Amino acid sequence: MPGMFGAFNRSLQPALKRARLLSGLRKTQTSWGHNVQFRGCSATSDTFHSHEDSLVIHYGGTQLHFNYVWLRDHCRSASSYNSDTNQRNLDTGSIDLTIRPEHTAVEDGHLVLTWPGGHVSTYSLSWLAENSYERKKHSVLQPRILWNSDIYKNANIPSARWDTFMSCDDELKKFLQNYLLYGIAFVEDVPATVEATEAVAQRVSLIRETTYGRMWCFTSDFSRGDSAYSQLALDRHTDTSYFQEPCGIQVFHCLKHDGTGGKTLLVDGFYAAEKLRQKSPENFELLSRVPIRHDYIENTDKHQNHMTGISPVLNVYPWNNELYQIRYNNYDRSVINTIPHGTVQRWYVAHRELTKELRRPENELWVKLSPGKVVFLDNWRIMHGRESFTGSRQLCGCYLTRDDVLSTARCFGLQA
Ligand SMILES: C[N+](C)(C)CCCC[C@H](N)C(=O)O
Ligand SMILES: O=C(O)CCC(=O)C(=O)O
Ligand SMILES: [Fe+2]
Repeated sequence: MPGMFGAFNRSLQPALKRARLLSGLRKTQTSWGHNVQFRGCSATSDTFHSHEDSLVIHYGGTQLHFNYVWLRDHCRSASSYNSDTNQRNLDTGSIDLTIRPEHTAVEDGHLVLTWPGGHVSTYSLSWLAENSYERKKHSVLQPRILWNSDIYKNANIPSARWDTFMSCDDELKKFLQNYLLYGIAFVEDVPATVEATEAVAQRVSLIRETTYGRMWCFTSDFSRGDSAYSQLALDRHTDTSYFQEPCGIQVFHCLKHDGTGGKTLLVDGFYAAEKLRQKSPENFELLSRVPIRHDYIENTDKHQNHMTGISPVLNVYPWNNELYQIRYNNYDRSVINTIPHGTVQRWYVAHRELTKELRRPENELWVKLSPGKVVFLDNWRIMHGRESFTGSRQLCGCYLTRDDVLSTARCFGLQA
């Protein structure tokens, strides 16, 4: 313990001055330096150290830092937190930003803090570790298996079957697990109707109504001002890139096709983007930093729309660099005027590198969607496209709200 306080004193001399300035009350070290006590068998003198505004806990071979305001804010006592509703009772705005515990102890695997005024907060060390920045920054929010066509085919992922999918929760859980890992999942033997497709979709989540409708069923009739409503081939893309929040999931069911072509192309955008990150981190970084714009402008007799979404092509969580969303739609990408002139050339180079990865033939998974086979795809990760076609082809489906799909998955205990 003396060693610990030695370190404590040395590192805190300047801090002490600051603390005195912040709070007129803290005149001497003893009046604000707090009591430290260890009880219970696992605690040793190097279990934790007190720093200026945080406590450093040594746990499972790592140092975990916990800011004092954070600790007060995350108190799980009944007056601070309602564990029935999982909501905070405490008014964070009323916490003294210079708060320090008056007493700190580690007892039987728990950190026990006594705050000025007598309030006691208890946290299990495992809870603290689980919720620490140090742990989180090394772990992904959503584990995924990135794929090219061989990887996906060799994985032999079974499709769910309509009957069991609709009635058995375990089947739904397996389906969601596959969906989370691969970003695509199939249900087969679905009756070739809009109603059955709607039922399959609703088994997973809420349907997200958009300007295209709730359930849509479309053919090549140019009923909307968009190339999807034609017989043209469509290169790989994400949909609704022009939304502030692009639709999370897309569901497709081909109800009928008398003609040739029309196969569906699926590409794992994250596989391509991670290849880019490995080969050329600066290009990956640029695409994840520079915002660009997508627009949907429709001006027909029946439909008037102007939707805009501004965001980088690649989106990563800032704390762990995990990729969580890709927006890639060369049809709907609009005028680039958000990039300073000195960066435009580099942006096109980076975009080209990503495009090369996305276009590698080995990354393309081609499937013929025939009546009965419903595909769910993660529109934040998986790109889709189609071959041109002849004849009459009817595709129905819908978008799902991402939050509700992920919520269903988490309620099954899946990590998402
Ligand atoms: C036909 N369906 C409703 C599925 C999609 C229409 C959206 C097409 C648009 N270009 C986009 O990529 O967002
Ligand atoms: O026709 C298809 O297979 C897909 C068209 C498309 O990209 C879409 O509807 O979003
Ligand atoms: Fe599309």
